[in-house]
This record gives sequence, structure tokens and C-alpha cells, in this order.
Amino acid sequence: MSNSNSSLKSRWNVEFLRGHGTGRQLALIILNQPFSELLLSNLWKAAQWHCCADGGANRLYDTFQRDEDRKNYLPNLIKGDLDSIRPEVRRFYERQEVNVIEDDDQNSTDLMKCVHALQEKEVNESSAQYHIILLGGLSGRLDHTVHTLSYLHKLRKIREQVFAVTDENIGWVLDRGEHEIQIDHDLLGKTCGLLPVGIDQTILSTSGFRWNLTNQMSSFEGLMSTSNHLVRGENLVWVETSQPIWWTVELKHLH
Ligand SMILES: Nc1ncnc2c1ncn2[C@@H]1O[C@H](COP(=O)(O)OP(=O)(O)OP(=O)(O)O)[C@@H](O)[C@H]1O
Ligand SMILES: Cc1ncc(C[n+]2csc(CCO)c2C)c(N)n1
Repeated sequence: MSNSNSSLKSRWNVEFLRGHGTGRQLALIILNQPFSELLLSNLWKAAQWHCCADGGANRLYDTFQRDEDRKNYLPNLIKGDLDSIRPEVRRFYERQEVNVIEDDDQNSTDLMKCVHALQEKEVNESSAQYHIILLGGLSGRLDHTVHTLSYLHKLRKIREQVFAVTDENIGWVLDRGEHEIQIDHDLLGKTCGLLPVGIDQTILSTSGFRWNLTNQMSSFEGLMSTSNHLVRGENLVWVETSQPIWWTVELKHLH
């Protein structure tokens, strides 16, 4: 999986949902949202750096019943204002020598604090950028959900690939330009959307969908491609957009 600058076409695949590496180092940021054990374990396996945003640590802890199992899933970092992590959860991870960092800044969210921590790590280690998977953040509290939409929209300027994943959906921002998205029909459901949020309007062209667009203007006030379908037999979709948009597709339940 890589953003190929040479062809100016971004190529995307989501095989990390199966627990597969994708070539680039992956960072998993666990938010305070429900998720299945199978989704967690696949993403955990695919990622090289694991971080919990505050109450995300409760979700990780509660995924397992036994401390022996919890000890196989120790994050590299727990960070946030730490007003949501339960005391016994904090105690457990601190005893396992997990780095727990309290950051009381009241102008940035726990999600932002975790992304900043990753950026510091990359600078300190002079490493290439990780691709980022947020576990959660697409549903639940509307202010948090819109924050996720806004934050990934902004991050596109400084980060290469940032995904948000829940048991129901995966989504990310397609920056202006051309995109080829690999479609694994065993992982992805058919329903999808191309969402012009955070922009005035965009000109969209697509192929591989049930309902395609050609140089069509799309905006929040006007046409939005929601409830579109992937087509069985097409293993790739193509999207060209003149402005950044959110792309989402429903997920099949993992088994
Ligand atoms: N109900 C929710 N819906 C969507 N995302 C959520 C929700 N609750 C938490 N999150 C995500 O998980 C992160 C950690 O959440 P937590 O509950 O620990 O803190 P919070 O006090 O709600 O959030 P923050 O301190 O970031 O404002 C949040 O920054 C947000 O990205
Ligand atoms: C205009 C404005 N609105 C809301 C907040 C509150 N806020 C935003 S991020 C955050 C941290 C939560 O851990 C808090 C409390 C603010 N600071 N400024």
C-alpha cells in the first residue's frame, strides 16, 4: 500500500483488516469506542505501534477477561487528559510498565495528543511516517465524530495515510487527485459513499461503482453520493476529485 507520487495516483488497500502488514509501518490508535475482539486482534497484529487515547485503554482492557490475555496486548503508550481511564486499568498497565502520559491541554483532544506523540516518535527515531489506523471515532458522540472527519481532513496535508475503522465502517480522506482503491469483497460490504464534507464543492469522476459520476459537481448543499454500491466482480474502484472528500464503505463482519 503506498501513495505513488510518481504516477500522481494514490493507491489504497485495507488488508490490515485481515491482520496483514502493508509494507509501511502502521500505528494503531485505540479510541474510547466499542469494537469487536476480532477487529482489534487483526489490527493489532498488522500494527507495529499501539497507543490508547485515554478511555481507549478501558476498551482494550475490557476486551479480555484474563490478565494473561491482557498481557499479550500491551500498548506502547496511553495518552490523554486521563479523565476517562479507570483507576484499576491505569494501575494494571502501569504495573506492566506501559508508558502512561497525562497531558492536560484543554485545547486539543485525546486523539490529537496521540497523533502528536507518534509524530514526536517519528522525529526522535528519524523513521519514515507510519500509516495510522484509528479504531473508532466514526459514530457515537456527534462532536467527536465530526472532529474525526475534520481532523483527518486536516491531517491529509501532513500525513500520508490515515484510516478510521469501526466494526461497521472504514473511511478515510481522498485528497484532490486520482485514487485507486483495491476492493476485497470478502472484507467490504457493498454500500459506500463519497462525501464532500469540509469543502464548498468538488468535481467528481468515478468508475467501478453501481452509480458512477463523470465530471459531476458534488457538494454538501447539492449532490452527494451516498448509498452507492460496489459492484461484485470489480476489484478496483477509481475516483478523481478536485477537492478532498471523505470516502466510506461498510465492512462485513470478520470471521
Ligand atoms: N462517544 C464517542 N464517539 C466518537 N468518538 C469518541 C467517543 N468517545 C471518545 N471518542 C474518541 O476517543 C478519544 C478518547 O476518548 P475519551 O472518552 O477518553 O475522552 P473524552 O474526554 O471524551 O475526549 P477528549 O478528552 O478527547 O475530548 C476521544 O478523543 C475521541 O477521539
Ligand atoms: C472554543 C473551545 N471549545 C471547546 C473547548 C474544549 N475542549 C476542546 S479539546 C478539549 C480537551 C478534552 O480533553 C476541551 C476541553 C475549547 N478548549 N475551546
